[in-house]
Amino acid sequence: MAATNLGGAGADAPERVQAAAAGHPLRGVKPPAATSAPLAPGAVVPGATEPAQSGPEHVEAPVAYDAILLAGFGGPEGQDDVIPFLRNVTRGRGIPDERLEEVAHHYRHFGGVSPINEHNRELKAALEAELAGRGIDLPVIWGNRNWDPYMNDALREANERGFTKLIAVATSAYSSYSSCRQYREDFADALEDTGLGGVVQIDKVRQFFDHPGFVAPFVEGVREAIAKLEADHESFDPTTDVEVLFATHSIPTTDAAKSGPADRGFGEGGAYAAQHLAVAEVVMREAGAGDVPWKLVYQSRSGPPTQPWLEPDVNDAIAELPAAGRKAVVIVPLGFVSDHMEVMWDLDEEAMETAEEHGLAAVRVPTPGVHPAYVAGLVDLVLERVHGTPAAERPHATDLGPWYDVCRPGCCENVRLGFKPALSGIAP
Ligand SMILES: CC1=C(CCC(=O)O)c2cc3nc(cc4[nH]c(cc5[nH]c(cc1n2)c(C)c5CCC(=O)O)c(CCC(=O)O)c4C)C(CCC(=O)O)=C3C
Ligand SMILES: [Fe+2]
Repeated sequence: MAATNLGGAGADAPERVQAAAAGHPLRGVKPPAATSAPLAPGAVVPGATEPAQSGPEHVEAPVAYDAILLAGFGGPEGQDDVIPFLRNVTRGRGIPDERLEEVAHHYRHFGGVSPINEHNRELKAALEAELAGRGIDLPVIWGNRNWDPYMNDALREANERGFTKLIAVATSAYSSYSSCRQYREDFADALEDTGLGGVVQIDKVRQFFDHPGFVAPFVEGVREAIAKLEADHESFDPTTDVEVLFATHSIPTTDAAKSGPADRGFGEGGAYAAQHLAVAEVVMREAGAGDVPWKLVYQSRSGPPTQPWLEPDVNDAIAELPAAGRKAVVIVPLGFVSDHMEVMWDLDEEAMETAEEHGLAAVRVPTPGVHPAYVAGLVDLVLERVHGTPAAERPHATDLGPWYDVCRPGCCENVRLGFKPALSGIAP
């Protein structure tokens, strides 16, 4: 993959862009017309200051937010959308055309439609229902990184409705460039594109990999999957016959090593792998499956073969199971929040086929989707920011959390692209 850097700041050009808790127009007051010129790399969003720090655990001071910004990935909704969508996703990243064609084929197989936008419509409706049920007056505005409705449109909508303080919930639970920093960069880009820097503040809830609301659906899924295998195959002993594979998106090993705060050592896979391992262990324990063998595996790698990505691949891991005496596999899409294309194709088509080829019974566990615990958990994540809940009172299922409200310096660097302006973090 070419180390292209289209319009981004170089790795040696640290920037500081952070929407502030102070200095924004009050709710209901029409914000000034957008006037700011495009930001130069390294520029500071007008009106930005360092984030407030209310404690050693990096918990932010309370903010009376106007609205929730639901930040999605976006996906195509017809055959004509597929290539433009893929170009959006890979813009500036040097993904070769053959790879785009390969991925286009996955979408074409399903009529050019990814279910991800429909999932986010459902999630938005579920969040609205949960908020209404709790008597909380916080509108939800939805914007995607790569497809309509785009982030820019969401920010324009926020501005038109007089909202100046947004708390973002991205549909991505772990720390890494692709799952955290890239959303934060896209918020900064969208403020620049719309000229709303200094007018609209965007903060982001902490990475929620170990929030009980995100973990609970996987616990339920693993428990049910093992029960199903036991019911279908009476002779099965799950402690020897079944292996649970926790699957997440592979990322370049250089990105993985830089995931999480630069000053916290997480080993080779960085915070990204450490978070998945910690959550998987909790899921197994809470599912009452502490004695069942399990592994963390990766899927959906791209990039040139010469570039190392996290391994093992889910298909390679499945292929090795019969030699270890396993008769069945449970696949847990631990890295994903909904059953989108990466799940539908890479797991439900490819991994399931691999399992069948190797004579293994296989069950794929559902993603959180709109599970009530997950939806309630997302609302709780917003409320802990509204209230400035102390870290000690914040729910977290692993020893790694609760994660930071504002990303630490150097967090989730993409070494190929360098640091670009990003919100909700301390630069670079
Ligand atoms: C960590 C991670 C998540 C999980 C966090 C999160 O959920 O955000 C995620 C999610 C997703 N990834 C998705 C789709 C794609 N990802 C791509 C490319 C890449 N993903 C990467 C990482 C991740 N990706 C990386 C390191 C690349 C290489 C290129 C680069 O450096 O940017 C490509 C380009 C072609 C290719 O290279 O495969 C596509 C089409 C969809 C939408 C599915 C749908 O449409 O239903 C979703 C939810
Ligand atoms: Fe991806």
